[in-house]
Amino acid sequence: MRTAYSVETVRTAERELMARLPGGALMQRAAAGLAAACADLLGRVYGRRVVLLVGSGDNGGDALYAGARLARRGAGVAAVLLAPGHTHPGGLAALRAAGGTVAAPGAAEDLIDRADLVVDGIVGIGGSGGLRPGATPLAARAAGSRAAVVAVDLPSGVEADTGEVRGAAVRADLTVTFGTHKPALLVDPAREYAGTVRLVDIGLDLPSGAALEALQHADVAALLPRPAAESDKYRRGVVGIAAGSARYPGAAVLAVSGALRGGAGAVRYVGPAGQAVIARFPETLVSDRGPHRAGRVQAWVVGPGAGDDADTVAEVLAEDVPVLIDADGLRLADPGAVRARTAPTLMTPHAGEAAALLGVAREEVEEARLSSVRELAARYGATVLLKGSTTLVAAADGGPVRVNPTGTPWLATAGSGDVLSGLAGSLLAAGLPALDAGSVAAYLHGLAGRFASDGAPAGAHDVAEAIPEAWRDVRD
Ligand SMILES: NC(=O)C1=CN([C@@H]2O[C@H](COP(=O)(O)OP(=O)(O)OC[C@H]3O[C@@H](n4cnc5c(N)ncnc54)[C@H](O)[C@@H]3O)[C@@H](O)[C@H]2O)[C@@H](O)CC1
Ligand SMILES: Nc1ncnc2c1ncn2[C@@H]1O[C@H](COP(=O)(O)OP(=O)(O)O)[C@@H](O)[C@H]1O
Ligand SMILES: [K+]
Repeated sequence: MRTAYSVETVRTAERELMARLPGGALMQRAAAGLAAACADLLGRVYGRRVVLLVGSGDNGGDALYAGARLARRGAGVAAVLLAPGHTHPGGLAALRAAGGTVAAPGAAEDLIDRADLVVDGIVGIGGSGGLRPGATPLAARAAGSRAAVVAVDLPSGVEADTGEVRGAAVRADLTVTFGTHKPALLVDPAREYAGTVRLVDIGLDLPSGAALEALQHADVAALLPRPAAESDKYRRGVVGIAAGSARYPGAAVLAVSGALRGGAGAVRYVGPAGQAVIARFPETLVSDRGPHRAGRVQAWVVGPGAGDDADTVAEVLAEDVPVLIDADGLRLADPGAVRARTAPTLMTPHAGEAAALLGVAREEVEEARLSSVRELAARYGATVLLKGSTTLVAAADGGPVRVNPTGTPWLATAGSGDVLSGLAGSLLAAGLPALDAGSVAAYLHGLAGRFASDGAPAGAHDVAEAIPEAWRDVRD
Protein backbone atom coordinates (compact mmCIF):
# COMPACT_ATOMS: atom_id res chain seq x y z
CA MET A 1 0.00 0.00 0.00
CA ARG A 2 1.31 3.41 -0.90
CA THR A 3 0.33 6.12 1.58
CA ALA A 4 0.33 9.92 1.77
CA TYR A 5 0.34 11.91 5.00
CA SER A 6 -0.89 15.38 5.88
CA VAL A 7 1.54 18.22 6.52
CA GLU A 8 0.62 18.21 10.20
CA THR A 9 1.51 14.53 10.57
CA VAL A 10 4.75 15.00 8.62
CA ARG A 11 5.77 17.92 10.84
CA THR A 12 5.11 15.92 14.00
CA ALA A 13 7.12 12.97 12.72
CA GLU A 14 9.93 15.30 11.65
CA ARG A 15 10.04 16.95 15.07
CA GLU A 16 10.27 13.60 16.81
CA LEU A 17 13.06 12.45 14.54
CA MET A 18 14.99 15.73 14.73
CA ALA A 19 14.99 15.52 18.52
CA ARG A 20 16.95 12.26 18.23
CA LEU A 21 19.43 13.35 15.55
CA PRO A 22 22.28 15.87 15.44
CA GLY A 23 21.20 19.32 14.19
CA GLY A 24 20.78 19.53 10.42
CA ALA A 25 21.04 15.76 9.89
CA LEU A 26 17.56 15.48 8.44
CA MET A 27 18.15 18.21 5.92
CA GLN A 28 21.40 16.54 4.89
CA ARG A 29 19.53 13.30 4.25
CA ALA A 30 16.99 15.18 2.14
CA ALA A 31 19.69 17.07 0.25
CA ALA A 32 21.70 13.91 -0.43
CA GLY A 33 18.62 12.19 -1.88
CA LEU A 34 17.76 15.26 -3.91
CA ALA A 35 21.28 15.61 -5.31
CA ALA A 36 21.36 11.91 -6.24
CA ALA A 37 18.05 12.21 -8.08
CA CYS A 38 19.31 15.31 -9.93
CA ALA A 39 22.52 13.51 -10.88
CA ASP A 40 20.54 10.53 -12.20
CA LEU A 41 18.45 12.87 -14.31
CA LEU A 42 21.45 14.72 -15.66
CA GLY A 43 23.36 11.55 -16.45
CA ARG A 44 26.67 13.38 -16.18
CA VAL A 45 27.09 16.10 -13.54
CA TYR A 46 30.46 17.62 -14.49
CA GLY A 47 30.05 20.73 -16.64
CA ARG A 48 26.25 20.86 -16.35
CA ARG A 49 24.47 24.12 -15.63
CA VAL A 50 22.13 24.08 -12.68
CA VAL A 51 19.89 26.91 -11.47
CA LEU A 52 18.40 26.79 -7.98
CA LEU A 53 15.20 28.76 -7.30
CA VAL A 54 15.47 29.38 -3.57
CA GLY A 55 12.64 30.54 -1.32
CA SER A 56 12.69 31.69 2.28
CA GLY A 57 12.38 28.38 4.11
CA ASP A 58 13.88 24.96 4.57
CA ASN A 59 12.72 23.91 1.11
CA GLY A 60 15.22 26.43 -0.22
CA GLY A 61 17.76 25.03 2.26
CA ASP A 62 17.37 21.56 0.72
CA ALA A 63 17.93 23.03 -2.74
CA LEU A 64 21.07 24.91 -1.61
CA TYR A 65 22.67 21.90 0.08
CA ALA A 66 21.86 19.70 -2.92
CA GLY A 67 23.29 22.42 -5.18
CA ALA A 68 26.48 22.38 -3.13
CA ARG A 69 26.78 18.61 -3.67
CA LEU A 70 26.33 19.04 -7.43
CA ALA A 71 28.85 21.91 -7.49
CA ARG A 72 31.41 19.69 -5.76
CA ARG A 73 30.93 17.20 -8.59
CA GLY A 74 31.75 19.86 -11.17
CA ALA A 75 28.37 21.35 -12.07
CA GLY A 76 28.06 25.12 -12.53
CA VAL A 77 25.45 26.01 -9.92
CA ALA A 78 23.77 29.42 -9.55
CA ALA A 79 21.16 30.24 -6.93
CA VAL A 80 18.34 32.69 -7.61
CA LEU A 81 17.31 34.03 -4.21
CA LEU A 82 13.62 34.92 -4.10
CA ALA A 83 13.76 36.28 -0.56
CA PRO A 84 17.38 37.48 -0.31
CA GLY A 85 17.16 38.57 3.32
CA HIS A 86 15.63 35.25 4.36
CA THR A 87 17.73 32.60 2.71
CA HIS A 88 18.75 29.47 4.64
CA PRO A 89 22.16 30.64 5.95
CA GLY A 90 23.80 27.23 6.27
CA GLY A 91 22.69 26.20 2.81
CA LEU A 92 23.91 29.40 1.24
CA ALA A 93 27.31 29.12 2.93
CA ALA A 94 27.60 25.49 1.77
CA LEU A 95 26.82 26.43 -1.81
CA ARG A 96 29.38 29.22 -1.81
CA ALA A 97 32.01 27.01 -0.21
CA ALA A 98 31.46 24.46 -2.97
CA GLY A 99 32.02 27.08 -5.68
CA GLY A 100 28.38 27.88 -6.44
CA THR A 101 27.29 31.45 -7.04
CA VAL A 102 24.34 33.71 -6.30
CA ALA A 103 22.71 35.13 -9.43
CA ALA A 104 22.95 38.88 -9.85
CA PRO A 105 19.62 40.75 -9.82
CA GLY A 106 18.03 40.53 -13.29
CA ALA A 107 20.19 37.61 -14.41
CA ALA A 108 17.74 34.82 -13.54
CA GLU A 109 15.92 34.57 -16.88
CA ASP A 110 19.11 34.21 -18.90
CA LEU A 111 20.49 31.64 -16.51
CA ILE A 112 17.31 29.59 -16.76
CA ASP A 113 17.40 29.73 -20.56
CA ARG A 114 20.90 28.25 -20.58
CA ALA A 115 20.37 25.74 -17.77
CA ASP A 116 20.31 21.95 -18.03
CA LEU A 117 18.46 21.67 -14.75
CA VAL A 118 16.25 24.00 -12.68
CA VAL A 119 15.69 23.02 -9.06
CA ASP A 120 12.47 24.35 -7.53
CA GLY A 121 13.20 25.09 -3.88
CA ILE A 122 10.76 27.98 -3.71
CA VAL A 123 8.38 26.49 -1.18
CA GLY A 124 7.49 23.04 0.17
CA ILE A 125 5.11 21.93 2.89
CA GLY A 126 5.25 25.42 4.42
CA GLY A 127 3.54 26.92 1.38
CA SER A 128 0.03 28.17 0.91
CA GLY A 129 -1.67 29.73 -2.10
CA GLY A 130 -0.15 29.90 -5.55
CA LEU A 131 3.30 31.22 -6.40
CA ARG A 132 3.99 34.79 -5.36
CA PRO A 133 4.44 37.35 -8.17
CA GLY A 134 8.24 37.29 -7.98
CA ALA A 135 8.37 33.55 -8.60
CA THR A 136 5.67 33.21 -11.25
CA PRO A 137 7.70 34.47 -14.26
CA LEU A 138 10.67 32.30 -13.27
CA ALA A 139 8.49 29.19 -13.10
CA ALA A 140 7.05 30.03 -16.53
CA ARG A 141 10.54 30.59 -17.93
CA ALA A 142 11.69 27.23 -16.58
CA ALA A 143 8.64 25.50 -18.10
CA GLY A 144 9.43 27.06 -21.47
CA SER A 145 13.15 26.28 -21.36
CA ARG A 146 14.92 23.09 -22.39
CA ALA A 147 15.98 22.50 -18.79
CA ALA A 148 14.63 19.61 -16.76
CA VAL A 149 12.70 20.89 -13.74
CA VAL A 150 13.06 19.09 -10.42
CA ALA A 151 10.72 20.09 -7.59
CA VAL A 152 11.95 19.79 -4.03
CA ASP A 153 9.40 17.93 -1.88
CA LEU A 154 6.44 19.40 -3.84
CA PRO A 155 5.99 21.52 -6.96
CA SER A 156 5.81 25.02 -5.48
CA GLY A 157 2.38 26.61 -5.60
CA VAL A 158 0.24 23.49 -5.04
CA GLU A 159 -1.68 22.85 -1.82
CA ALA A 160 0.11 19.96 -0.10
CA ASP A 161 -2.87 18.56 1.82
CA THR A 162 -5.57 18.79 -0.82
CA GLY A 163 -4.06 18.62 -4.30
CA GLU A 164 -5.68 21.95 -5.16
CA VAL A 165 -3.88 24.52 -7.28
CA ARG A 166 -5.06 28.00 -6.36
CA GLY A 167 -2.81 30.06 -8.63
CA ALA A 168 0.42 29.71 -10.57
CA ALA A 169 2.52 26.63 -9.75
CA VAL A 170 5.76 25.06 -10.92
CA ARG A 171 5.47 22.32 -13.52
CA ALA A 172 8.08 19.71 -12.70
CA ASP A 173 9.45 16.78 -14.66
CA LEU A 174 10.45 15.10 -11.41
CA THR A 175 9.47 15.72 -7.80
CA VAL A 176 11.78 14.43 -5.10
CA THR A 177 9.73 14.13 -1.94
CA PHE A 178 10.97 13.39 1.56
CA GLY A 179 9.79 10.85 4.13
CA THR A 180 6.37 10.19 2.62
CA HIS A 181 4.14 11.19 -0.25
CA LYS A 182 1.95 14.23 0.38
CA PRO A 183 -1.68 14.16 -0.84
CA ALA A 184 -0.92 16.70 -3.60
CA LEU A 185 1.43 14.19 -5.23
CA LEU A 186 -1.40 11.71 -5.74
CA VAL A 187 -4.47 13.88 -6.39
CA ASP A 188 -5.25 16.00 -9.45
CA PRO A 189 -4.92 18.75 -10.40
CA ALA A 190 -1.67 19.06 -8.36
CA ARG A 191 -0.49 15.57 -9.29
CA GLU A 192 -0.08 16.66 -12.89
CA TYR A 193 2.35 19.39 -11.84
CA ALA A 194 4.60 16.92 -10.04
CA GLY A 195 5.76 14.81 -12.99
CA THR A 196 7.44 11.60 -11.90
CA VAL A 197 7.62 11.30 -8.12
CA ARG A 198 10.66 9.88 -6.32
CA LEU A 199 10.40 9.21 -2.61
CA VAL A 200 13.55 9.67 -0.48
CA ASP A 201 13.57 7.81 2.83
CA ILE A 202 14.77 10.17 5.56
CA GLY A 203 13.87 7.78 8.39
CA LEU A 204 10.52 9.29 9.41
CA ASP A 205 8.44 7.13 11.73
CA LEU A 206 4.88 7.61 10.53
CA PRO A 207 1.74 6.65 12.45
CA SER A 208 -1.02 4.42 11.06
CA GLY A 209 -3.46 7.22 10.17
CA ALA A 210 -2.55 8.14 6.59
CA ALA A 211 -4.54 10.82 4.78
CA LEU A 212 -4.56 8.77 1.58
CA GLU A 213 -3.97 5.17 0.63
CA ALA A 214 -3.29 3.84 -2.86
CA LEU A 215 -3.76 0.12 -3.28
CA GLN A 216 -1.11 -1.78 -5.20
CA HIS A 217 -1.21 -5.17 -6.91
CA ALA A 218 -0.53 -7.18 -3.73
CA ASP A 219 -3.23 -5.34 -1.76
CA VAL A 220 -5.80 -5.92 -4.48
CA ALA A 221 -4.79 -9.57 -4.88
CA ALA A 222 -5.40 -10.11 -1.16
CA LEU A 223 -8.89 -8.61 -1.45
CA LEU A 224 -10.08 -10.37 -4.60
CA PRO A 225 -12.82 -12.91 -3.90
CA ARG A 226 -11.88 -16.44 -4.87
CA PRO A 227 -14.24 -19.39 -4.91
CA ALA A 228 -13.54 -22.12 -2.40
CA ALA A 229 -13.87 -25.84 -3.19
CA GLU A 230 -17.35 -25.96 -1.63
CA SER A 231 -18.59 -22.75 -3.29
CA ASP A 232 -21.77 -22.66 -5.31
CA LYS A 233 -23.17 -19.76 -7.26
CA TYR A 234 -25.30 -18.53 -4.37
CA ARG A 235 -22.49 -18.72 -1.83
CA ARG A 236 -20.30 -16.67 -4.18
CA GLY A 237 -22.99 -13.97 -4.07
CA VAL A 238 -25.72 -12.82 -6.42
CA VAL A 239 -25.63 -9.24 -7.64
CA GLY A 240 -28.84 -7.55 -8.74
CA ILE A 241 -28.68 -4.97 -11.51
CA ALA A 242 -31.59 -2.52 -11.72
CA ALA A 243 -30.54 -0.41 -14.67
CA GLY A 244 -31.35 0.61 -18.23
CA SER A 245 -34.49 1.98 -19.76
CA ALA A 246 -36.23 1.85 -23.12
CA ARG A 247 -34.08 4.84 -24.07
CA TYR A 248 -30.81 3.49 -22.63
CA PRO A 249 -30.84 -0.32 -22.86
CA GLY A 250 -27.07 -0.31 -23.42
CA ALA A 251 -26.40 0.90 -19.87
CA ALA A 252 -28.01 -2.29 -18.57
CA VAL A 253 -25.92 -4.47 -20.89
CA LEU A 254 -22.71 -2.72 -19.86
CA ALA A 255 -23.48 -2.86 -16.13
CA VAL A 256 -24.17 -6.59 -16.49
CA SER A 257 -20.94 -7.01 -18.49
CA GLY A 258 -18.99 -5.56 -15.55
CA ALA A 259 -20.95 -7.53 -12.97
CA LEU A 260 -20.30 -10.86 -14.72
CA ARG A 261 -16.56 -10.28 -14.35
CA GLY A 262 -16.60 -9.07 -10.74
CA GLY A 263 -16.60 -12.29 -8.77
CA ALA A 264 -20.29 -12.76 -7.92
CA GLY A 265 -21.68 -16.22 -8.67
CA ALA A 266 -24.71 -14.94 -10.57
CA VAL A 267 -26.11 -11.72 -11.99
CA ARG A 268 -29.81 -10.98 -11.69
CA TYR A 269 -31.26 -8.27 -13.91
CA VAL A 270 -34.49 -6.33 -13.40
CA GLY A 271 -35.71 -3.59 -15.72
CA PRO A 272 -36.97 -2.87 -19.19
CA ALA A 273 -33.82 -3.96 -21.04
CA GLY A 274 -34.08 -7.68 -20.27
CA GLN A 275 -34.16 -8.72 -23.92
CA ALA A 276 -31.04 -6.76 -24.79
CA VAL A 277 -29.27 -8.16 -21.74
CA ILE A 278 -30.17 -11.78 -22.38
CA ALA A 279 -29.28 -11.48 -26.08
CA ARG A 280 -25.76 -10.44 -25.16
CA PHE A 281 -25.32 -12.38 -21.90
CA PRO A 282 -27.49 -15.51 -21.79
CA GLU A 283 -26.12 -16.40 -18.34
CA THR A 284 -28.00 -13.46 -16.76
CA LEU A 285 -31.01 -14.28 -14.55
CA VAL A 286 -33.57 -11.88 -16.01
CA SER A 287 -36.64 -11.03 -13.97
CA ASP A 288 -39.68 -9.08 -15.09
CA ARG A 289 -40.63 -8.23 -11.51
CA GLY A 290 -39.44 -5.26 -9.46
CA PRO A 291 -36.33 -5.50 -7.27
CA HIS A 292 -38.38 -6.50 -4.24
CA ARG A 293 -39.76 -9.66 -5.83
CA ALA A 294 -36.89 -10.55 -8.12
CA GLY A 295 -35.36 -13.15 -5.79
CA ARG A 296 -32.55 -12.95 -3.29
CA VAL A 297 -29.45 -10.92 -4.03
CA GLN A 298 -26.47 -10.03 -1.81
CA ALA A 299 -26.04 -6.55 -3.32
CA TRP A 300 -27.85 -4.22 -5.71
CA VAL A 301 -26.64 -1.83 -8.38
CA VAL A 302 -29.19 0.83 -9.26
CA GLY A 303 -29.21 3.78 -11.60
CA PRO A 304 -27.15 3.36 -14.81
CA GLY A 305 -29.37 4.49 -17.69
CA ALA A 306 -32.38 4.41 -15.36
CA GLY A 307 -33.99 7.52 -16.86
CA ASP A 308 -36.67 8.78 -14.48
CA ASP A 309 -37.61 5.56 -12.74
CA ALA A 310 -37.58 6.90 -9.17
CA ASP A 311 -39.76 4.06 -7.86
CA THR A 312 -37.17 1.40 -8.63
CA VAL A 313 -34.46 3.48 -6.95
CA ALA A 314 -36.62 3.87 -3.83
CA GLU A 315 -37.43 0.15 -3.83
CA VAL A 316 -33.76 -0.81 -4.03
CA LEU A 317 -32.77 1.65 -1.30
CA ALA A 318 -35.30 -0.03 0.99
CA GLU A 319 -33.53 -3.41 0.60
CA ASP A 320 -31.38 -4.43 3.54
CA VAL A 321 -28.32 -5.41 1.48
CA PRO A 322 -25.39 -3.34 0.16
CA VAL A 323 -26.50 -0.96 -2.59
CA LEU A 324 -24.45 0.83 -5.22
CA ILE A 325 -26.07 4.00 -6.60
CA ASP A 326 -24.80 5.35 -9.92
CA ALA A 327 -25.74 7.80 -12.66
CA ASP A 328 -29.49 8.63 -12.81
CA GLY A 329 -29.92 6.84 -9.50
CA LEU A 330 -27.86 9.54 -7.80
CA ARG A 331 -30.29 12.21 -8.97
CA LEU A 332 -33.39 10.15 -8.15
CA ALA A 333 -32.33 8.88 -4.71
CA ASP A 334 -33.95 10.57 -1.73
CA PRO A 335 -31.04 11.77 0.48
CA GLY A 336 -33.00 10.95 3.62
CA ALA A 337 -33.54 7.38 2.43
CA VAL A 338 -29.83 7.01 1.71
CA ARG A 339 -28.86 8.33 5.14
CA ALA A 340 -31.41 6.08 6.83
CA ARG A 341 -29.94 2.90 5.36
CA THR A 342 -28.16 0.55 7.74
CA ALA A 343 -26.62 -1.77 5.12
CA PRO A 344 -23.60 -0.33 3.24
CA THR A 345 -24.20 2.21 0.46
CA LEU A 346 -21.67 3.00 -2.26
CA MET A 347 -22.32 6.06 -4.43
CA THR A 348 -20.32 6.45 -7.66
CA PRO A 349 -20.71 9.97 -9.10
CA HIS A 350 -18.53 11.61 -11.72
CA ALA A 351 -17.61 15.25 -11.10
CA GLY A 352 -20.81 16.56 -12.73
CA GLU A 353 -23.03 14.32 -10.63
CA ALA A 354 -21.07 15.10 -7.48
CA ALA A 355 -21.44 18.83 -8.21
CA ALA A 356 -25.22 18.46 -8.59
CA LEU A 357 -25.41 16.60 -5.26
CA LEU A 358 -23.32 19.26 -3.52
CA GLY A 359 -25.06 22.18 -5.23
CA VAL A 360 -21.84 23.61 -6.68
CA ALA A 361 -20.35 23.98 -10.17
CA ARG A 362 -18.59 21.00 -11.76
CA GLU A 363 -15.30 22.92 -11.85
CA GLU A 364 -15.38 23.32 -8.08
CA VAL A 365 -15.46 19.55 -7.66
CA GLU A 366 -12.68 19.06 -10.20
CA GLU A 367 -10.53 21.66 -8.44
CA ALA A 368 -11.15 20.22 -4.98
CA ARG A 369 -11.68 16.50 -5.49
CA LEU A 370 -10.53 15.42 -2.03
CA SER A 371 -12.71 17.78 -0.01
CA SER A 372 -15.66 17.09 -2.37
CA VAL A 373 -15.55 13.33 -1.90
CA ARG A 374 -15.14 13.65 1.87
CA GLU A 375 -18.01 16.11 2.06
CA LEU A 376 -20.35 13.89 0.03
CA ALA A 377 -19.50 10.82 2.11
CA ALA A 378 -20.20 12.71 5.32
CA ARG A 379 -23.43 14.27 4.04
CA TYR A 380 -24.92 11.00 2.80
CA GLY A 381 -23.48 8.71 5.45
CA ALA A 382 -22.27 6.57 2.54
CA THR A 383 -19.06 5.42 0.91
CA VAL A 384 -18.47 7.64 -2.12
CA LEU A 385 -16.36 6.85 -5.19
CA LEU A 386 -15.68 10.03 -7.14
CA LYS A 387 -14.74 9.15 -10.73
CA GLY A 388 -12.50 11.05 -13.10
CA SER A 389 -8.86 11.93 -13.61
CA THR A 390 -8.08 10.86 -10.04
CA THR A 391 -10.66 8.40 -8.76
CA LEU A 392 -11.09 8.71 -4.99
CA VAL A 393 -13.07 6.54 -2.57
CA ALA A 394 -14.06 7.94 0.83
CA ALA A 395 -15.89 6.25 3.68
CA ALA A 396 -18.57 8.09 5.64
CA ASP A 397 -16.74 7.87 8.94
CA GLY A 398 -13.54 9.56 7.73
CA GLY A 399 -10.33 7.56 7.72
CA PRO A 400 -7.88 7.37 4.84
CA VAL A 401 -9.29 8.14 1.41
CA ARG A 402 -8.35 5.58 -1.23
CA VAL A 403 -6.82 7.02 -4.38
CA ASN A 404 -6.76 4.86 -7.48
CA PRO A 405 -3.38 4.63 -9.21
CA THR A 406 -4.37 2.68 -12.33
CA GLY A 407 -6.66 4.96 -14.32
CA THR A 408 -6.12 6.16 -17.87
CA PRO A 409 -7.85 9.01 -19.69
CA TRP A 410 -8.85 6.45 -22.35
CA LEU A 411 -11.51 5.38 -19.84
CA ALA A 412 -13.32 8.65 -20.52
CA THR A 413 -15.60 6.89 -23.00
CA ALA A 414 -19.37 6.54 -22.92
CA GLY A 415 -20.55 3.63 -20.82
CA SER A 416 -17.31 2.83 -19.04
CA GLY A 417 -18.88 4.07 -15.79
CA ASP A 418 -21.68 1.53 -16.26
CA VAL A 419 -19.08 -1.24 -16.46
CA LEU A 420 -17.48 0.05 -13.25
CA SER A 421 -20.80 0.07 -11.42
CA GLY A 422 -21.49 -3.55 -12.32
CA LEU A 423 -17.98 -4.58 -11.37
CA ALA A 424 -18.12 -2.84 -7.99
CA GLY A 425 -21.62 -4.19 -7.32
CA SER A 426 -20.40 -7.70 -8.01
CA LEU A 427 -17.55 -7.26 -5.51
CA LEU A 428 -20.08 -6.01 -2.94
CA ALA A 429 -22.19 -9.12 -3.54
CA ALA A 430 -19.09 -11.26 -3.11
CA GLY A 431 -18.76 -9.79 0.38
CA LEU A 432 -16.23 -6.96 0.13
CA PRO A 433 -16.85 -3.93 2.37
CA ALA A 434 -17.89 -0.84 0.39
CA LEU A 435 -14.50 0.93 0.61
CA ASP A 436 -12.71 -2.18 -0.64
CA ALA A 437 -15.32 -2.98 -3.29
CA GLY A 438 -15.06 0.56 -4.68
CA SER A 439 -11.30 0.80 -4.63
CA VAL A 440 -10.70 -2.73 -5.96
CA ALA A 441 -13.24 -2.12 -8.74
CA ALA A 442 -11.58 1.18 -9.68
CA TYR A 443 -8.18 -0.54 -9.70
CA LEU A 444 -9.28 -3.42 -11.96
CA HIS A 445 -11.30 -1.07 -14.16
CA GLY A 446 -8.32 1.26 -14.62
CA LEU A 447 -6.05 -1.64 -15.45
CA ALA A 448 -8.65 -3.11 -17.81
CA GLY A 449 -8.88 0.31 -19.49
CA ARG A 450 -5.13 0.27 -20.04
CA PHE A 451 -5.14 -3.26 -21.42
CA ALA A 452 -8.17 -2.58 -23.63
CA SER A 453 -6.82 0.64 -25.08
CA ASP A 454 -3.07 -0.03 -25.14
CA GLY A 455 -2.65 3.54 -26.34
CA ALA A 456 -5.60 3.55 -28.75
CA PRO A 457 -9.29 4.32 -28.30
CA ALA A 458 -11.38 1.54 -26.78
CA GLY A 459 -15.10 1.20 -26.16
CA ALA A 460 -16.70 0.45 -22.81
CA HIS A 461 -17.41 -3.15 -23.85
CA ASP A 462 -13.68 -3.58 -24.60
CA VAL A 463 -12.95 -2.43 -21.05
CA ALA A 464 -15.37 -5.02 -19.65
CA GLU A 465 -13.80 -7.75 -21.75
CA ALA A 466 -10.35 -6.84 -20.44
CA ILE A 467 -11.36 -7.21 -16.77
CA PRO A 468 -10.30 -10.90 -16.60
CA GLU A 469 -6.86 -9.94 -17.94
CA ALA A 470 -6.61 -7.25 -15.26
CA TRP A 471 -7.71 -9.76 -12.62
CA ARG A 472 -5.05 -12.27 -13.71
CA ASP A 473 -2.40 -9.55 -13.86
CA VAL A 474 -3.13 -8.66 -10.24
CA ARG A 475 -3.22 -12.29 -9.08
CA ASP A 476 0.04 -13.34 -10.82
N1 LIG B 1 11.34 20.09 8.82
C1 LIG B 1 12.26 19.16 8.52
O1 LIG B 1 12.78 18.48 9.36
C2 LIG B 1 12.64 18.93 7.14
C3 LIG B 1 12.18 19.77 6.17
N2 LIG B 1 12.57 19.64 4.93
C4 LIG B 1 12.20 20.63 3.95
O2 LIG B 1 11.60 21.75 4.56
C5 LIG B 1 10.43 22.08 3.87
C6 LIG B 1 9.53 22.84 4.78
O3 LIG B 1 10.25 23.97 5.20
P1 LIG B 1 9.59 25.23 5.88
O4 LIG B 1 8.76 24.82 7.01
O5 LIG B 1 10.69 26.17 6.17
O6 LIG B 1 8.63 25.79 4.79
P2 LIG B 1 8.83 26.11 3.24
O7 LIG B 1 10.25 26.18 2.87
O8 LIG B 1 7.96 25.19 2.50
O9 LIG B 1 8.19 27.57 3.17
C7 LIG B 1 8.82 28.64 3.87
C8 LIG B 1 8.14 29.93 3.76
O10 LIG B 1 7.73 30.24 2.45
C9 LIG B 1 6.78 31.28 2.50
N3 LIG B 1 5.66 30.97 1.61
C10 LIG B 1 4.48 30.39 1.91
N4 LIG B 1 3.74 30.22 0.81
C11 LIG B 1 4.46 30.73 -0.21
C12 LIG B 1 4.21 30.84 -1.59
N5 LIG B 1 3.07 30.41 -2.11
N6 LIG B 1 5.17 31.38 -2.37
C13 LIG B 1 6.33 31.82 -1.84
N7 LIG B 1 6.63 31.72 -0.52
C14 LIG B 1 5.70 31.19 0.28
C15 LIG B 1 6.32 31.37 3.93
O11 LIG B 1 6.83 32.53 4.49
C16 LIG B 1 6.88 30.09 4.55
O12 LIG B 1 7.14 30.23 5.90
C17 LIG B 1 9.92 20.78 3.36
O13 LIG B 1 9.02 20.93 2.29
C18 LIG B 1 11.20 20.11 2.95
O14 LIG B 1 11.60 20.55 1.66
C19 LIG B 1 13.59 18.65 4.58
O15 LIG B 1 14.82 19.29 4.70
C20 LIG B 1 13.53 17.45 5.43
C21 LIG B 1 13.58 17.81 6.86
N1 LIG C 1 -9.44 11.91 -17.40
C1 LIG C 1 -9.67 10.69 -16.92
N2 LIG C 1 -8.65 9.93 -16.46
C2 LIG C 1 -8.89 8.69 -15.98
N3 LIG C 1 -10.12 8.13 -15.90
C3 LIG C 1 -11.16 8.83 -16.33
C4 LIG C 1 -11.00 10.15 -16.85
N4 LIG C 1 -12.23 10.61 -17.18
C5 LIG C 1 -13.11 9.62 -16.89
N5 LIG C 1 -12.47 8.55 -16.38
C6 LIG C 1 -13.08 7.29 -15.93
O1 LIG C 1 -13.97 6.83 -16.94
C7 LIG C 1 -15.16 6.33 -16.37
C8 LIG C 1 -16.31 7.15 -16.91
O2 LIG C 1 -17.45 6.99 -16.16
P1 LIG C 1 -18.70 7.96 -16.32
O3 LIG C 1 -18.28 9.37 -16.25
O4 LIG C 1 -19.74 7.48 -15.38
O5 LIG C 1 -19.16 7.68 -17.83
P2 LIG C 1 -20.47 6.98 -18.38
O6 LIG C 1 -21.61 7.60 -17.65
O7 LIG C 1 -20.48 7.31 -19.84
O8 LIG C 1 -20.33 5.53 -18.14
C9 LIG C 1 -14.95 6.41 -14.86
O9 LIG C 1 -14.44 5.19 -14.38
C10 LIG C 1 -13.92 7.50 -14.70
O10 LIG C 1 -13.15 7.40 -13.53
K1 LIG D 1 9.35 23.05 -4.05
